[in-house]
Amino acid sequence: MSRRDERRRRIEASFEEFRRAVAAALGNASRELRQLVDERARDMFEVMLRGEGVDRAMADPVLKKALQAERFERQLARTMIDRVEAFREWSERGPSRLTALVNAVAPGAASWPPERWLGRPGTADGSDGVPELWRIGTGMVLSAPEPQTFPVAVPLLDHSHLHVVSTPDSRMVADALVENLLLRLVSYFQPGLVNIHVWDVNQLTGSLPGLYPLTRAGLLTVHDPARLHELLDELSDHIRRVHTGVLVEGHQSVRSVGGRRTEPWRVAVLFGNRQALREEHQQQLQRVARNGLACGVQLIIVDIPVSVNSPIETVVIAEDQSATTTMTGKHVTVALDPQFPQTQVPRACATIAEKREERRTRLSTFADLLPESFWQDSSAAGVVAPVGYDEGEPVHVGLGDTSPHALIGGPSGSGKTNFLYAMLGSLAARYHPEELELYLLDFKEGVSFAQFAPGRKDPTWLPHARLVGVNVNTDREFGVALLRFLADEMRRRADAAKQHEVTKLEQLREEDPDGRWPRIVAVIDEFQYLFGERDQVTAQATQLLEDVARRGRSQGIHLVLSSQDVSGIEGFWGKSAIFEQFTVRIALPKARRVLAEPQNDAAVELPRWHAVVNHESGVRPGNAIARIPDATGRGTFDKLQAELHARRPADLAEPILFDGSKVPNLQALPDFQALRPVEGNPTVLLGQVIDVAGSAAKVRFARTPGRNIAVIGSLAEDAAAVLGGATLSLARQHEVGAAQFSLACLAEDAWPYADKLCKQLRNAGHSADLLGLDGIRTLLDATAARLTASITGETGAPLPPHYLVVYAVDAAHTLLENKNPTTRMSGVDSLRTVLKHGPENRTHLLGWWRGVQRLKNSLPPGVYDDIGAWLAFDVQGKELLSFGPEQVMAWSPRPRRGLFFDRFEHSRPQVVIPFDTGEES
Ligand SMILES: Nc1ncnc2c1ncn2[C@@H]1O[C@H](COP(=O)(O)OP(=O)(O)OP(=O)(O)O)[C@@H](O)[C@H]1O
Repeated sequence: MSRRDERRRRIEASFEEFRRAVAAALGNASRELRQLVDERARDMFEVMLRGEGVDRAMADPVLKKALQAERFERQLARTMIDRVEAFREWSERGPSRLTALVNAVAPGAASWPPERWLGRPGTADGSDGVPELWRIGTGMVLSAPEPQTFPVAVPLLDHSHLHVVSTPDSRMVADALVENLLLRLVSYFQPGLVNIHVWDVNQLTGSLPGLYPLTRAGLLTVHDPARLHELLDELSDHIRRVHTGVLVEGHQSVRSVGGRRTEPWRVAVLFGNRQALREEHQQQLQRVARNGLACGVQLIIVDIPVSVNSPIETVVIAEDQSATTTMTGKHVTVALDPQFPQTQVPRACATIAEKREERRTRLSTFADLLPESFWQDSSAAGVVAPVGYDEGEPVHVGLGDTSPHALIGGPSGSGKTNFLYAMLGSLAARYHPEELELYLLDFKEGVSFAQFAPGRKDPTWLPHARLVGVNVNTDREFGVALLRFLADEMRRRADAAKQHEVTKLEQLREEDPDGRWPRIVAVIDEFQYLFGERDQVTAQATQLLEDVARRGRSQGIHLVLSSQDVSGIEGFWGKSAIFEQFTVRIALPKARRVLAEPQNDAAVELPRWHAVVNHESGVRPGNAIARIPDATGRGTFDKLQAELHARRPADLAEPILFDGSKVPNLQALPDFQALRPVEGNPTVLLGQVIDVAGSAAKVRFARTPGRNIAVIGSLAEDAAAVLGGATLSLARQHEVGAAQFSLACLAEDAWPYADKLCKQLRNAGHSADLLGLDGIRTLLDATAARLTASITGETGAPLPPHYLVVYAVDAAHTLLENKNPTTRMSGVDSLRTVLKHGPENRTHLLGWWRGVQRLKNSLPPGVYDDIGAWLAFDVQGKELLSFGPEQVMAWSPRPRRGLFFDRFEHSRPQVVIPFDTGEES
């Protein structure tokens, strides 16, 4: 073999080797590649399954072959298991939970199938709440391993607007959806509480034909396609009115105004054609959407592109009529409920319309103002009650933190008293006496508030009444007493609130749930009397009224003032600080100046038995006109009072009755009954002061100089009532025989009184003498001598209590002026000695003088200190200046009333009513 051949062979062999090596390498690579491709295909398949959703993938024709391929089996199985796992929680509980939820928040017509309610008008008035959801169809999660159904419902009234988007093919379904929803709404509530407005860009009539019978009763209004702005204006006006009207109460929306709904919802349905609205309409619509929900305005917008900045639920209906909603999300396919049976819909609407008409035309009575069950409402945030009706719908009056006080006006006979009865009855039926207390003061001549207190003919009384004042027109002080009581109560509440670190009654009640913090409504009928004169009473009343009007609101103290007299209100106008607080204005027919005149003259045209109820200080947009039912006739308020009286808590005390025409009976007076024999200083009761508690005017007979009592006036009857009351009250504080009563009557006309008193004392076992003119000198001289002996220490033992009760002291003056020839002392000297030194020695004189000058004659010239307490009747104030502070100047005498001043106790004098000292009747 040549070397060449040899070389060539070796080369060829090397190449062969190389080829083998390359072939081997290539073979490996392609095997790996195949494996890689396989793996990648399986991964890709799994990604597709999981990405698209196993349910969709299985329905996808492109994937059909792959799904059957053996090599993808594992991926398919794994994905299926994972899906079941992922849906387990939902499958087991989701649909049933949703069903339960809808059942709970969407009762009755809100979600039940139509056969259970369609055709029967609703009765709900909002007091039991408003359904949170309203059913539209059935939902299903198609991607779930075992699809189950559940109800789908959308939020509406007060919660959310609704936007429906359809295609030309599915518009019919959208119409059916809207009709069904509207039927649910109008059938759920009592007719009149939901008013529907329809606007359709395309047609004047035609949309929602089944609902047309509602138009008869004004429950459905169809708007002109060319006049969308009118509808939007109407809604905007309404929103404004509700804002200033209902919402001033401090509530965030009409829905939160406690209890039943007073404002109907307005549901505006706008049908479009998928084109945008004109810019100005769009903007107006956005405003209505933004502010409407809180004011009861609900929008249902169909096929109008909108973007609104407020809660809105969207339902999109696809070509195939399946729907999705924003509430349930894109994975839930909604089969909308079929349209309700078209034969029944118009009939159901006709029934609702009839019912509504029936309500509207029914002549509502006092009984209709009352709730189904009494005393259910809480007064924490305020009190509100219907007082009358506007077209069958109740009109309410509310008193709360933001509408604190009410002013009622109307000429005589216009029905103010009747209005007050309607209002008080309606309130008293709703609030428990623990929630509401009434203080009722009537300055009218006559006794229109006497009904509230127990009387002889009718022993029942209004459980809420804590104080009833009648016949007070001459006792204006009683108005001041009431205002002072309210001011004190206001301060007590403010202090309690401060302790709990809160400012308002509502918060105080939260902080102190066991405390008793009722709202107080104080009614003053014909309040102008209170400001009738330019005197001390008016000044005090003004100051107190201002105080209570300004600060009472947050402490739950509300004033209701009524007046027939323009001048009363005129006087008030000047005091804007007071007047501004009276934001609630009630004007009866022909009332002047109660409303914000001249712009608001609604009271001029008002028919009989109607009232303008205005919570906005009387400005025109706040007017609500109400027909007021008869509340004073037989079987109205009296019947309610009897029922409430029967339910009153067992421990509730009767109201205090202040009747200016009645003479208070001494024996019946709690202050008198409470008197017992005492060791120390006795208390003298002189009469009843004009205060809320009906307490007695008292003088304490301490053993200090000046503790004598003078009664000044010309009438024996007045004087005798005071001396009688005083003496009998003293007698009650001494054990029998422990005190001496020396009565002297020096004027004939007083004799029967003195005689009667003497007998009363003796009957009670006391030792009492009655002398005439002939015995007075001896009595005074002897008493003076005894006192002198005691002062000079001639007699050791202290003197026993001795009371000299002298009628017409001045009648003895001439007689007393005679001097004793031996001692050169006169009877007047003895009298002065008794007055001067008696009290320290438990000897007190209670005397009646028939004039101021006559009293002065009995005293040392210019020194009147020995009369420390006095009660004057028919004496002009200026005459009394030497005996009291300058306020006595304001006193002008009036029958059966005395002015009382105790130098030791008082800074200003008090008006006192003398007692009837006879047996308790
Ligand atoms: N809404 C009403 N329905 C039927 N009768 C009414 C109504 N309101 C008042 N009346 C009757 O009209 C009369 C006068 O009413 P009321 O006493 O309430 O008026 P007033 O304004 O208080 O008058 P005054 O100030 O003179 O007492 C009463 O006999 C009353 O029964």
